[in-house]
Amino acid sequence: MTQLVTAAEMQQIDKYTIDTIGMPQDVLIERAAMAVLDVIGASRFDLTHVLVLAGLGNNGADGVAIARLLYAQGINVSLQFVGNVNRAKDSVKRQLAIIEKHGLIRSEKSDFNEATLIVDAIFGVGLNNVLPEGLQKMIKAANHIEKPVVAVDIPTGIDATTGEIRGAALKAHTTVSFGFTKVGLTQQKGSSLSGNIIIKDVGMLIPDDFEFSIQKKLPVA
Ligand SMILES: NC(=O)C1=CN([C@@H]2O[C@H](COP(=O)(O)OP(=O)(O)OC[C@H]3O[C@@H](n4cnc5c(N)ncnc54)[C@H](OP(=O)(O)O)[C@@H]3O)[C@@H](O)[C@H]2O)[C@H](O)CC1
Ligand SMILES: [K+]
Repeated sequence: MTQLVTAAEMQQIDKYTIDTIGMPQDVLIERAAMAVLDVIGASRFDLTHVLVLAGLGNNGADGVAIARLLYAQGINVSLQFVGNVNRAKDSVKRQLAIIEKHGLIRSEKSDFNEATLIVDAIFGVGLNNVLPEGLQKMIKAANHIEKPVVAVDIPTGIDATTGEIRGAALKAHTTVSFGFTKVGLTQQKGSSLSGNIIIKDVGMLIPDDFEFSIQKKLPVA
């Protein structure tokens, strides 16, 4: 059975694992990236040209690590940031410094049409507002050409708690979600846009006295 959590509960669990248990954030990012590689490797996606779209938070940091792991396997991967990289979180900048040493250069602008698979690492549980107009337009264009998308943790644009669409949302073929099933993936549009949901353990721990607000559990597929 898989436990359902809200965005706030997932963020509390993240914080507890890092601050109290002492699990380094970069280890969680690496394990999340490896989990996505596992799923991609076990699937039948055409990996001729993988386009990784990365945001400025930890979801984006996962995306940069995913791009690095794909690149290290000799896969033709493009990494494109959505937003001003100078405003990215430190976790993203650490990953960027590592990929530069690997020789993987960020793309300024990528053509969706060239990609055979899109990895969506723009926003995850931290989405807390409607998406910027420009990103909404980009997402609608990407949905229109129906390229296969693997969503990292949550499809960008889906509210992790309510499942509502925040302006626009990237339709995923597969969603690889970390630790627990975000309840937004099972509600409203969240469930129809997430595609095949795969929950992967990345080493999150919960406090003994942690009380989940949602008692209902989902049968594991
Ligand atoms: N749970 C796990 O096991 C792991 C989770 N990880 C990954 O981390 C993300 C959550 O990362 P976080 O940095 O909290 O948030 P996001 O990356 O989803 O969002 C980035 C920041 O963007 C800002 N934001 C939110 N909404 C908007 C918006 N509509 N427009 C513009 N900007 C927005 C927000 O920053 P603020 O300063 O505004 O709060 C977000 O922080 C999780 O989903 C996982 O992928 C770990 O990396 C691995 C383990
Ligand atoms: K995402």
